Amino acid sequence: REKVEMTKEQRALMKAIVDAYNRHQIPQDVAKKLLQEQYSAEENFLLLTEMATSQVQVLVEFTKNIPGFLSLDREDQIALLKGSTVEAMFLRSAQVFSRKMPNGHTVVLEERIRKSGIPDEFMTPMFNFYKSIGELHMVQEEQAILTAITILMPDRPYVKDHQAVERLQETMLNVLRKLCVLQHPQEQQYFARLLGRLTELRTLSHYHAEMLTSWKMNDHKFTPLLCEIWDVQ
Ligand SMILES: Cc1cccc(C)c1Nc1c(-c2c(F)cccc2F)nc2cccc(C)n12
Repeated sequence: REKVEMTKEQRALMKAIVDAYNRHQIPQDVAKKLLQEQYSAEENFLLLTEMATSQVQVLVEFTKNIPGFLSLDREDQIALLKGSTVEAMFLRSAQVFSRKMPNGHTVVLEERIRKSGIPDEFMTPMFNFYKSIGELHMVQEEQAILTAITILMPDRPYVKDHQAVERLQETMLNVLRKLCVLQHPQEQQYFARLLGRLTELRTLSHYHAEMLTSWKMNDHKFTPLLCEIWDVQ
């Protein structure tokens, strides 16, 4: 098989994305709070709302640092952010969940999330997704580029300049394809498996929309940022 090499540009692009991905980390104090004290379901939910809000802020900052994103049409930038936030959040929290925390912590965080009044029919698919991401053992470069690919999805609702987004996403896909061959030489289909996760993300985002509605019905409060990004009244 021919030797797979990254071009200078591809290495520079990858570095820019990984730096942005690592630069904007979720404040650990919120996650820590969730791990420490004993909380009621109500307080747990408030903490998760705080965590979700900071995750959205972190994602907006990361997105702005994706090379080429800010030169897209302004309204398309908004359409991409609104359309991809839930999926990018699932990816990031799956990675935080399976990598960042020592094992004991993950169990405690899982406990807290299960006890925050979130419907079971949402819990199961969410934790299955976390597990399936964990099993991939992605390197951080793969995580960062896969998140960028999720954000640069040309077929999000209300995107006008399809082509411009497609060109950016294609550049990322080419980098990810080479990266997978270099990082997982034994697994021929590793790249395909990664992209398969993006399909699972779409299903999760439908669950998430239903969950938002049911929380709204039970009069749960959200922050202004979450209301804006997900058009919650
Ligand atoms: C921070 C967190 C971690 C794990 C599970 C959950 C339910 C949350 N919290 C929320 C999520 C969310 C997310 F932040 C990441 C992944 C999947 C998600 F459902 N979305 C929302 C939207 C409104 C309010 C909250 C509390 N919320």
